[in-house]
Amino acid sequence: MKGVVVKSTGSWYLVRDAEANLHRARLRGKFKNKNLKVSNPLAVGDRVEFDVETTGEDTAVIYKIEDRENYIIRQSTHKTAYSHIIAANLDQALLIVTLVSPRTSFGFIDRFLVTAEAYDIPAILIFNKTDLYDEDVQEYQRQIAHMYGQIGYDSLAASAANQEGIEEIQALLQGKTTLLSGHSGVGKSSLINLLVMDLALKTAEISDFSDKGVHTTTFAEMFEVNEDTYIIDTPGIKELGIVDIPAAQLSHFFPEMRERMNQCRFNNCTHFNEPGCAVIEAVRGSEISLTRYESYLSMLHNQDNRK
Ligand SMILES: Nc1nc2c(ncn2[C@@H]2O[C@H](COP(=O)(O)OP(=O)(O)OP(=O)(O)O)[C@@H](O)[C@H]2O)c(=O)[nH]1
Ligand SMILES: [Zn+2]
Repeated sequence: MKGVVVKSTGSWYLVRDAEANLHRARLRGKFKNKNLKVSNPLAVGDRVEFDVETTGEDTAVIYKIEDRENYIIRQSTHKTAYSHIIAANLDQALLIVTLVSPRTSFGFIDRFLVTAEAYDIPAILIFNKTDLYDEDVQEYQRQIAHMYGQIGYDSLAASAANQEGIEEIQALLQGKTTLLSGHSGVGKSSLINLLVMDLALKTAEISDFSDKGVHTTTFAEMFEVNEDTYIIDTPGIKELGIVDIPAAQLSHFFPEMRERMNQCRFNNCTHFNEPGCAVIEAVRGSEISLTRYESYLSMLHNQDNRK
């Protein structure tokens, strides 16, 4: 049978088959990822083939993992060279942000966008808690939305409290598998509860499978919004891990810098203090947003420090 991994605990997996039935599964034998140094062979979103078993605690055995279209990883917290695959086969990533209570920093937003660029996953911003925005903040939100829109990132305004913007988010999600991200307190759970109507039911159904005593640290979980439409929640993951990007390549992941790259005097320009830099010129001329450039410099120098 074919299915998709919807939950992974590290020792066992939940796989959804084509009829939306869930199977508790384990991996057959030893799976090795050929080119990846990862600590988990299988992640949420992975498409697998499995046999259903009638005996034992696990009801299915996965014997094949299909090639991934894409995946996101995060550096393992242990001091090993291994990374952890958070999720695979994503169509897009939504970052939920807020301008008040709490306020998401530009640095956080831009690191997320760079990560999405690095994994080649389209990213969209959701401004939540608009019910708390006064007129000034609303205007500010429109300016930020415009700024990100100009460099290719769409955004939506929403309020989980007032249930505004939910249909628009649903339309964005339709037919796709979407990773939802956001720092603590932005209202990610509140939005997911509005998007996944039978979440309580689904969660109960899933927890039936978990046996007590088993360490169930989940790194991500997939929920069905409707047929063909899924969201992947990443509880406990505040920030996606950026793969190491060499300083000279960082600007490739800023679309507005990428398009000016060939206009710099030096072809290895880091757009920091080089003469004849087209990016610095564009920042001076307000064609590139200063906050974006600040995020770039901050990431550039962090990269340097790690070396
Ligand atoms: N005013 C207002 N409050 C909201 C909105 N969405 C969420 N909240 C509140 O913000 C707080 C955090 O919401 P959660 O949904 O738990 O946020 P989260 O992003 O899942 O946060 P963690 O659980 O820490 O990861 C709660 O008190 C919510 O009631 C909104 O649109 N407007
Ligand atoms: Zn330059």
